[in-house]
Parts: sequence; C-alpha cells; structure tokens
Amino acid sequence: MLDLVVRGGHVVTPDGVLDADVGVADGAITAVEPELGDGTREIDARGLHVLPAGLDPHVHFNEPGRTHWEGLRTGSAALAAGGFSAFFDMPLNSTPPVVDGAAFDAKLEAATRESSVDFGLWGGLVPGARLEELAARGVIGFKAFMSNSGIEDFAHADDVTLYEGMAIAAELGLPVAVHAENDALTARLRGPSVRDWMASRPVVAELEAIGRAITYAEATGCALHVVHVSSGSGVALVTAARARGVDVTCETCPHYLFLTPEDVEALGPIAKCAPPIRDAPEQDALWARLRHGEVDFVTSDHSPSSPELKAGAFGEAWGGIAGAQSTLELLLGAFAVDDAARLTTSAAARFRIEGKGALEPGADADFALVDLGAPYTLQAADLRYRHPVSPYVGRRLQARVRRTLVRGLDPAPGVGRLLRPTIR
Ligand SMILES: NC(=O)NC(NC(N)=O)C(=O)[O-]
Ligand SMILES: [Zn+2]
Ligand SMILES: [Zn+2]
Repeated sequence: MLDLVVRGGHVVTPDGVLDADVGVADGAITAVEPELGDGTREIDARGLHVLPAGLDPHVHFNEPGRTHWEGLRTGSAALAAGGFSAFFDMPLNSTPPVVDGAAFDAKLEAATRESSVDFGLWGGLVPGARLEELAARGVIGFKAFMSNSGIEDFAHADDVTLYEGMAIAAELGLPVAVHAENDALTARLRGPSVRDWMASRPVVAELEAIGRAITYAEATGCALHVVHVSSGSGVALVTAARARGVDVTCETCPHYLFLTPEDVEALGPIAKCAPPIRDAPEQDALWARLRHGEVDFVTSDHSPSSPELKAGAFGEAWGGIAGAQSTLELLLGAFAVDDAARLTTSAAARFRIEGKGALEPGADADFALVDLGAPYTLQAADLRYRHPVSPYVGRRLQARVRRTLVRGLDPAPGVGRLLRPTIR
C-alpha cells in the first residue's frame, strides 16, 4: 500500500496539467495516474491544483544573530504557507555571516532544528572568505555584493575579490550569484524621498555591474547568476551573454513586477529595496522579457528587518522587502498555472538540486495544493513572518495555497533537511 495518495486534483506535471492521483512512498512520488489504489493517508485534492512546491533560492532569514528581524522558524513557516517546500538562505544578515565552515555549521544546526521546509545555504564571497571550506560543507554557491550590503560584517566584493573568487568557484564547480549594482555610483544618498532613493541607484549602476560580472564570468568560466534584476535592460544583457555561450542566468522578484514607484511612495519604507522599483518603461520591458522566457525564475528576496528599522524616514530605513509567503499567489494572478509553477521551481535545476522542482515519479513528494477559484484580500493576520508586515497586505490575490507537503510530510519545525548541489 502507498504511504499517501493525493487524490483527484488537477496535477501540474512537466507534461501538462493532468487530472490524476499522486502516489507517494518513502517521501517520493511513485506514480501520477488516475485511480490509484488506497494509501495509508489520503488527501482529497478535488477542485484543487496540485503544483510542484516552490523552491525560493533567495531569502534572508537572518538566523543566527538577527532572529529578531525574521528567523528560520517563522520564515520557513511563511514559505510553507505560500506553497514552498524549500529555500536557499543568503549568507548575510545572519551573524556570523556564512563566509567560513564554522559559520556554515552554526546556521545548519539552527536550520535543522527550526526549519519547516528543506533548505540550502549560500556561502559569502567577501574578501578573505574560505570558499573551499564552504564548498566541502555543501553550499549552493557563493553570493557577492558588488555594492555596499548595508551589513558591516559582509563587505562588498571589489573587482579583485570578485574576479579571483569566480576563478576559484569555477574550479570548485559552483556558481557565483551577484547583487549587481556599481558601488561607487550607488554610494551617495541624494535626499530623503522615494525619488531620491531611485535617483541614487539608477539603472545604469545595475547595467554596469551586470556587464562587469558577465565579463569576469566569461573570462573565468564561472557559472553566474544575477539576483533580483529590476530592469528590462538588465535582463537584456543576460540574454545577450547567454546567446554567445556564457553560463549566466537571472531572477527577478514580485516587487519589481507588481509595485510601482507610486506604490512605494504610498507604502513608504516597507516597500524600500535595492535595486529600487523602476519607472514604467523599465518595468514594462521587464514584464515583456519575463513573458518571453528570458528570466529564469522569480524569487522573493525576502529581507525584512526589525519594525523599528522600517519605522522612520524613507532615506534612513532598512532596504529589504518581506514577501516570501506571497510569491506564488501573486504569480498565479498573472500567469497560467504551469508557468507560475515553472517560475517558482526552476531554481532547482539551475542549482543542481536533485529531486526538487518537478512533479514526476522519482521526485520528492513536495506539493502545493492551490485553489485557483478563491480570490482573497491579504490581511496582516494571514502572514506567518516574525513581523506581520508586507507591501502586499491589502492586495487582492487571485489564488490561495491550501496546503504544502514536504517529502509527503506536513511542514513543521525540524522537518527541513539540508539540500546539497550535485557538483558537475
Ligand atoms: N542585506 C540585504 O538583505 N539586502 C537585500 N536588500 C534589498 N534587496 O533591498 C538584498 O538582497 O540586497
Ligand atoms: Zn541584493
Ligand atoms: Zn537579497
């Protein structure tokens, strides 16, 4: 007998949306077929879509060290509530930042205890980082900030650090992910307003940094991933490099798609981020390139802070948006269900995580059960974050996640396990 049968849903598979049951044994999918036999456990999915659960490769859960900003327990519970069974945590905002083996071990210990869903850990590419040590522990890759990170113990990667780090990463068979903004061009604050913030971090600062990172990746043979691309022109650089054979991918985030500068002015610091939300021409171009398949996946870049750091003037406030719970529900309002599933799962293949990212026999039994006929208005009380704050509160969402399973299990603290990439 099967351990679990998810019965009667519209199942989103790599071959299309099928009306089928999903059989599970030992935490893995055994079959996707109509009318499977009994399972020890049964879940009634009639009327629901069964998606491969999402993998969010860009979150800052800030533990250990800044658990009062978010935390692995609350952050992972929020992701699970939003249809995600896995995340990769960024090396910074947690203290110590994950730039050596000991820091990796400390975060692994906390995540193993607290996380409701599976997790991978990014290592940090900063001057003096112990990349070999991190690779041996199983990091997903190395994250570099090309501009100031806003965190004093996570230095930005100067050109030498970035170029030489990419050469080492290439030898280790791991990718480098960059926050691509030119440090000098973004270093000056112009004034207190939203428009000042936008003007202090112009698109050209993003384009210059993306171009430079691509040049180094091409020279070193390092696999490059550009995080949170905010502009259509930024995606165009990635597309052009890929066309000439560079191993480069990019992501964008819901805030660059669904928030406008006017929204940021109305919402204030809870919608502050870097790079900033762009004006309509760049945002329209970003949408067009996303719809055209040029953006590999959509991540939350969930990066909240304590409420005090979001309370004051816009210019002084922490830059980072809380949104991990809403990525899939937002995308389901704008894309067909299979496209929304692809945009929230394809990080698994890019970062070589076996068993994740597709709903097919042999894969982990990671499902998001979604009601596409249940529009609702997001309330603060729905949010599972440490602080129930998000720019999407009050927004009408077109779909609602009813349940998420991780290897056939209900998410709960301690369920999550470390995901390590397959080294090429
Ligand atoms: N230190 C951060 O978490 N920064 C984050 N903040 C943003 N995006 O505003 C990021 O990903 O760059
Ligand atoms: Zn960033
Ligand atoms: Zn980030």
